[in-house]
Amino acid sequence: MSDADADSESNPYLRDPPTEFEPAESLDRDDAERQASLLREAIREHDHRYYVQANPLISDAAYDALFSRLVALEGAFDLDTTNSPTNRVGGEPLEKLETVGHTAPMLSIDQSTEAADLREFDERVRREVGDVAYVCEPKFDGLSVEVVYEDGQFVRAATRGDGQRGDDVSAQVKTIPTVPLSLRGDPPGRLAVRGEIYMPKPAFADLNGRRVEAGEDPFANPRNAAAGTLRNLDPSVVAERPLAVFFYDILDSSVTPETQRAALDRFHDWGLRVADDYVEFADDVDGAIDYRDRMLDVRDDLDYEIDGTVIKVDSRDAREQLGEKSRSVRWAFAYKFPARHEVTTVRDIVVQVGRTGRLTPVALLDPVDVGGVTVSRATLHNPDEIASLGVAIGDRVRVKRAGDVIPQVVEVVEDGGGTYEFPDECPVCGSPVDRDGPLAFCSGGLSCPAQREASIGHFAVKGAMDIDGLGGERVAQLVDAGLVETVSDLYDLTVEELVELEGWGETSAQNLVDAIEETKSPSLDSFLVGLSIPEVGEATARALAREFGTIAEFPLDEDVPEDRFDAFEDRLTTVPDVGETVAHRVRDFFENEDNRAVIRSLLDHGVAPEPVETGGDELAGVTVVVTGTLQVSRSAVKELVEAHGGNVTGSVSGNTDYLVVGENPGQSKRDDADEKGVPTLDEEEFAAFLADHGVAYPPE
Ligand SMILES: NC(=O)c1ccc[n+]([C@@H]2O[C@H](COP(=O)([O-])OP(=O)(O)OC[C@H]3O[C@@H](n4cnc5c(N)ncnc54)[C@H](O)[C@@H]3O)[C@@H](O)[C@H]2O)c1
Ligand SMILES: [Zn+2]
Repeated sequence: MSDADADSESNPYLRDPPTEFEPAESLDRDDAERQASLLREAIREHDHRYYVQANPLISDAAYDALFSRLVALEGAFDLDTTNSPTNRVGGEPLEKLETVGHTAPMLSIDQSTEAADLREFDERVRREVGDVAYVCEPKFDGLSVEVVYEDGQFVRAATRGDGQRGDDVSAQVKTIPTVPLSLRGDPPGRLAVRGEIYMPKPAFADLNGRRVEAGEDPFANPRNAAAGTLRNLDPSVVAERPLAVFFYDILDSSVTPETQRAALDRFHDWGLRVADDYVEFADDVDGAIDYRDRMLDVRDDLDYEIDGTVIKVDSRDAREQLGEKSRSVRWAFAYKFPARHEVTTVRDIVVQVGRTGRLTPVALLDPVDVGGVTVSRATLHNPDEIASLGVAIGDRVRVKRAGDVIPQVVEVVEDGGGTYEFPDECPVCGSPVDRDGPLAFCSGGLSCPAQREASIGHFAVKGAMDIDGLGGERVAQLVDAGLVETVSDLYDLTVEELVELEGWGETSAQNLVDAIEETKSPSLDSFLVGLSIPEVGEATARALAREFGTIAEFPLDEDVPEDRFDAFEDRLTTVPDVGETVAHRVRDFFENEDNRAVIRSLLDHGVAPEPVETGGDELAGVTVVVTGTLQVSRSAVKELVEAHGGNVTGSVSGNTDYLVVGENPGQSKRDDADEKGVPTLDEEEFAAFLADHGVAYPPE
């Protein structure tokens, strides 16, 4: 955030950029060059945030406006575009994953929300190649990937990256059920296809719900969620999050069908998923315009996000004649939907208290229709976001709704003259507010009724203790009645107490008491999830459980010496994917005696988390890196090695002992190993090495 913050004053296109501009022709050449240069700098920064960090600073519509402006300036003044973002595909490969070259460039598509621009595209096409027909497809709002098959077998998958080279995400993509590992029918010997990986809307809503519960930032939209998931280095995390794919183009093939329609038909035969119901054929541009208007109507009924339509020349010959530019193809046009933005007034700003005490400001709005849905509240995320938006009660703001996401305030359009001060006391319990970076927390812990209620509700959810029949309303009722103050009080609930409450009978009371009783042997990770430790969701809880093995390994005593916490925090930082911030938050949680008392009380009530098998330490001090495909998945190798005290890391460094080389290995890791003198093992040698240490491979 710091770069953009530092520059936002000097570069007007980073934050709150204008969406409208005076005509390019009214500038003189010097001004045009200056503006173009600022635009390029800003667009590079936005690209980086969007493609690499998956954390954009401005809305897509605002970005599109900047991009169009730059194209217009470069055209009107015939500027040198050699290094301009208008000349290249946006992303760049990430450093953490292996980089691979594409079989054919993965280019972008020119786009507009205006029918007139599509007509202009159509005129150019017909001028160059004569009359053509179009295939009209939904424009899936996901992440573009190349998937390569050889003799019908999955070989690899890569992200688009900079269009020439992307990240090798084979291990991740292989976990996606709709990506076939073997093709059906008679596929060509060599086939590289392009498709879009996305997260279905219901899965997205679910994932975000759990993230908010866990005190994590929700993903802004399904696209970011899919992107964030795919770049997760641990394929088992990817496998847990439901992703899906649609295929839509051949990038390279030993046999190429003559039309786009024929290609999609063949995809069918080969078992490659196509969005059949919504792919249409249009004889001319009017048909394509009509198609987009109809898709706009069905957009909200689909279970995936689309942000427009892609209109493609059907004939392969015509496509080849039309060719491509450096950034985009000349045979397709993205005719997009208008943005889902509306302007309304902020009536009030309220602060909600989450179960970890996190305070989330919410803007209450004059109700406004945004893309067919009435919006009356929008999240402001955290105090820093309020400050950077500069929003206050009475302001006119632009509100964005992206699919099923919680609506967001994107920018202040008109200042209402007011100011807003984030409260320094919790609005529910009055405890002082703690600040941690951009976030704010109520310091009241379990003395705060809002936190109490939320944390008890969370204890009961699936993924945590999974207590049947204990939903939000019942929790509120139990807390209100004074029956439970902390989660351990649940284990004292009696049928007699419950039947006294409104709406309860013998049976429902007995069922709840039984359901609670049944949760007394949770797995250690479910138990940890249930405790509402900040930053600890399911994946982190699993990692902690693996590292610590039993609950007794955590600092739980009434008096814990300071250096015990220091050692605890150090140990936390050795857990895979636990960084310093998370380690610190977890330490804070355990440092609070109220929290330790609750855990001790749970154990006293007979809750006995099941220890996790940690294996021996036969591989203590051994660090390996894997490249290519082994006969077992990479996550299984990682689990095996770590269970015996070793480490598996993602890149070759001075600390690496061996590079294990499977099939189709990446070049960059082997180069790194060469350079650093790290010995390599093939799979057989790796198995022998493990056997020497008394570890069986492959694991059962
Ligand atoms: N908010 C920001 O800061 C920011 C920054 C950079 C980019 N962006 C957004 O990203 C867009 C540019 O991204 P882009 O270069 O990926 O282009 P794009 O998303 O506008 O269009 C091309 C993409 O469409 C996808 N696609 C979906 N369905 C398709 C189909 N049926 N056929 C062919 N392609 C299909 C492909 O992934 C392809 O890469 C911008 O328009 C902007 O909205 C936003
Ligand atoms: Zn509070």
